[in-house]
Amino acid sequence: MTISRETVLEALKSIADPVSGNDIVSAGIARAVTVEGSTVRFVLEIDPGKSEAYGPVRDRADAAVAALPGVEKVSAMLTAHSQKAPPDLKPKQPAQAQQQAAPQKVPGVARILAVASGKGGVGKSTVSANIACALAMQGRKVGLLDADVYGPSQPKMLGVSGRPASPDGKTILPLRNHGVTMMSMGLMTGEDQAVIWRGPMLMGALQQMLLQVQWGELDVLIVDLPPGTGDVQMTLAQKTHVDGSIVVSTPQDVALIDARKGIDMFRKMNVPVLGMIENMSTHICSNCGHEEHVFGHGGVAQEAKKLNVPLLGEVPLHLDVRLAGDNGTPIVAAQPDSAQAKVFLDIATQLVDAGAA
Ligand SMILES: Nc1ncnc2c1ncn2[C@@H]1O[C@H](COP(=O)(O)OP(=O)(O)OP(=O)(O)O)[C@@H](O)[C@H]1O
Repeated sequence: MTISRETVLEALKSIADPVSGNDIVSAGIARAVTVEGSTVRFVLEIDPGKSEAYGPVRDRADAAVAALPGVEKVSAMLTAHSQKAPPDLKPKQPAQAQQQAAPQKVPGVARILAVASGKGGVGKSTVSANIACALAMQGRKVGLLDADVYGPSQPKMLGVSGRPASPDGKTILPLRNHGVTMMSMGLMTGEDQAVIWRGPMLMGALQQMLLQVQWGELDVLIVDLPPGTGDVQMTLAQKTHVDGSIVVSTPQDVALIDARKGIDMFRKMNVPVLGMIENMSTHICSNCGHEEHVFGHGGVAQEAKKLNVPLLGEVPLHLDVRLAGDNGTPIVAAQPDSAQAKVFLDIATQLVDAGAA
C-alpha cells in the first residue's frame, strides 16, 4: 500500500501545537516529512528551551502517523530550530523556497570536522581513524562518525563490532574504543551487507546519526565522508554547521583532480578547508627501510600551494599502517613512536593549535 505525504500531513494536522494553539503543520513545527515504502520520517523543529513540553507532542504525532494504514515504522525527531520563526510546510514561492534553514549545531558537539577525498581508496578512513585516535591521545574528547555508507570501514579500523543499543528506541548509544566515541552505518547494517542508498535515505540516515546518537560532550566530531562530491557531502554541509574540512589525496594526478573538486565543493558551501593530507606518500620498505615513491611524491604539496590551502602532512605508504588498520588498532595507538604515527600525531597537534579540534 502506498502512503502519500499528504496523508501523513493530514494526520499530523490533527495534533495541536501547545505553544501557538495551531496544529503542528500550520505552526511550521512538523517538517521534512519523507515517506520511504512503509517508513515515515519527520522532524518537529522546536525552541530548544521547550523540549520537555514537546515530548508528548512528538509521541502523539508518532502515534497518529503509526495508526495510518500501511505505515510500519515512524521516525519522529525533535530538533532545535535556529531561527525565531521556522519555515512551514506550506507551498512556497520559488524565491522563498530557496531560503534554506541555517545549518544546525549538533547538541554537545563543539566542532565538526569533515574528512573527505575526491577519489575512493586514497586512505581517507585510515587518516580519519588515526587523527581521531591521535586527538584522543592528546586528551581531546573525540567522536568519529563513519558516514561512508558505500564502504563503512571504521568498525574494523577501530576494532568495534556488534549492533549499537537503543534502550529507548529513539536514541542510539555509540561505541567506544581507543578513547574515540564512534558510530558507523556499518554497525547498523552488518559488515558484509551490501547497501544501496538513495538520496533521501542517505539524508535521513546521516541526520539520524548526527542527531539521534548520544555523542555526549565532544570537543570535536570527525565525519569520515564517502569519496566524491555527492549527496552525503552536500547534506552534511547544508544541514549541519561544519567547522572545517580536510581533503586527503594520494600524489597521483588522477586523485589530485578529484581532490580539487572536493575543495571547490567545500568552498562553495562555505566550509573552511583546513588543509590537505598526502597519503601513500613515500613508500618505506618494512624490511630494509628503503624509500620509494610509488605514487610519486610532493604532488599534494604542489596542489595545496596552488589552491592556497595548508599541507597538513605527508603520510608514508607503509605495510604497518595497513596491518594496524586491519587489526583494529590504528598505527598511532599500535606504534605511537613510529615515523608513520608521528605524522598523524603532528597533524592532530596542528588541528588543536589552530582551534579546529
Ligand atoms: N599510508 C598507508 N600505508 C599503507 N596502507 C594504507 C595507507 N593508507 C591506507 N592504506 C590502506 O589502503 C586501503 C584503503 O584505505 P582506506 O580504506 O583508508 O581508504 P578510503 O579512502 O577510506 O577508501 P574508500 O573510499 O573505499 O572508503 C586500506 O586497506 C588501508 O589499510
